[in-house]
Amino acid sequence: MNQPANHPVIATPKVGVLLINLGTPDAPDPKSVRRYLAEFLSDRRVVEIPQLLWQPILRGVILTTRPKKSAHAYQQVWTPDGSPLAVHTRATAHALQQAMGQGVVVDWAMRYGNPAIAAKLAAMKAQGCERILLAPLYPQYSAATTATANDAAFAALAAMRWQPAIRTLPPYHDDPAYIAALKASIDRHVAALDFVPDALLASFHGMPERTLHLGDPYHCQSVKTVRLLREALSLKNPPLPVHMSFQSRFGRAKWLEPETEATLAKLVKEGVRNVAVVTPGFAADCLETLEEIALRAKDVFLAQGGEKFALLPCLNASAEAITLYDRLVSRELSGWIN
Ligand SMILES: C=CC1=C(C)c2cc3[nH]c(cc4nc(cc5[nH]c(cc1n2)c(C)c5CCC(=O)O)C(CCC(=O)O)=C4C)c(C)c3C=C
Ligand SMILES: [Fe+2]
Ligand SMILES: [Fe+2]
Repeated sequence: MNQPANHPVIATPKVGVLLINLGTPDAPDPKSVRRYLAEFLSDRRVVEIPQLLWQPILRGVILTTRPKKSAHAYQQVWTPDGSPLAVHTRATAHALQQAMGQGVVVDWAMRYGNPAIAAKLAAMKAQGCERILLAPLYPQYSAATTATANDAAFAALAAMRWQPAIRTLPPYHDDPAYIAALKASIDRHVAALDFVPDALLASFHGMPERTLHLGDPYHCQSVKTVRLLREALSLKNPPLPVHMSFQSRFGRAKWLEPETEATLAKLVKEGVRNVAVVTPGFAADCLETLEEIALRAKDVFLAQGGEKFALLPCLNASAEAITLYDRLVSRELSGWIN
């Protein structure tokens, strides 16, 4: 740093970057899954039904039946190092730390379960981070994901006498660096398949349709991501048709459409035999991609008469992902780091 001779040398405050993902159970057993679901589904940002009505349904029905079923699903994707969502998010934080160097402290946390946001913010503060960038790893903004992650961080800050300065990462659904990372990752993984897909399906986590009418930008941002991705992939000759759908329906309300499994069945009817599915809204592979898509949606596609099915990996901790996050994070740290 260039300082005039008569100017006191002021040490640059340490800067922290906290990558935040959704959260996952500590273990793939019904008790751990119940604890996780109780926290997740009690979040008013996730289930927007008055708590007086919702809690009896949650405690009386959902938490007595779903944990066993979900634990079985988690067991099918669990790795020796833990839940895929945690494994990939941790690897992403480590790789980003390597890429950004020691001038920045990079760590990771989960909105539900462990490692908790409050504990990680306290640890960063204890390490001397006076400035922290909260980076919820959701390309498309939703109140149920981005906002609640930031809420949890601000709730933790509310208990601190001496707070660090805070910035938050905006959604990056239409950022050219995100679209370029998706395109590079898709090209790489499609080239490695043992078949040529007739179509690509971009499947996003669903949301109650009501949230769209209430002004949540998630649907529109997802649609824009697909449009930009389609344009980026259209340079291929012949271009790969890109379709879009929403998965992971929950509860009885109307959710965003078209639904993923129904879309796969429709694609078969329209003559698609070989399909590749991407999940651009998920930063990391998890239950929703590895079990719901790679196992269950695949079965639906094959049962309908489809022949070849592949789920392409999420960006995870790939080189494309780290280039992307380095770019996004460095931009938000402007003025905080040199
Ligand atoms: C009302 C219920 C739910 C809303 C709204 C919702 C939104 C939403 N979720 C993600 C990302 C993930 N969800 C995951 C799991 C998951 N989601 C719900 C319900 C809602 N999600 C449940 C009940 C579960 C748990 C699994 C199950 O029992 O089916 C995950 C994976 C977690 C893991 O451990 O691997 C992710 C990631 C987004 C992006 C989103 C809104 C945009
Ligand atoms: Fe979800
Ligand atoms: Fe699911």
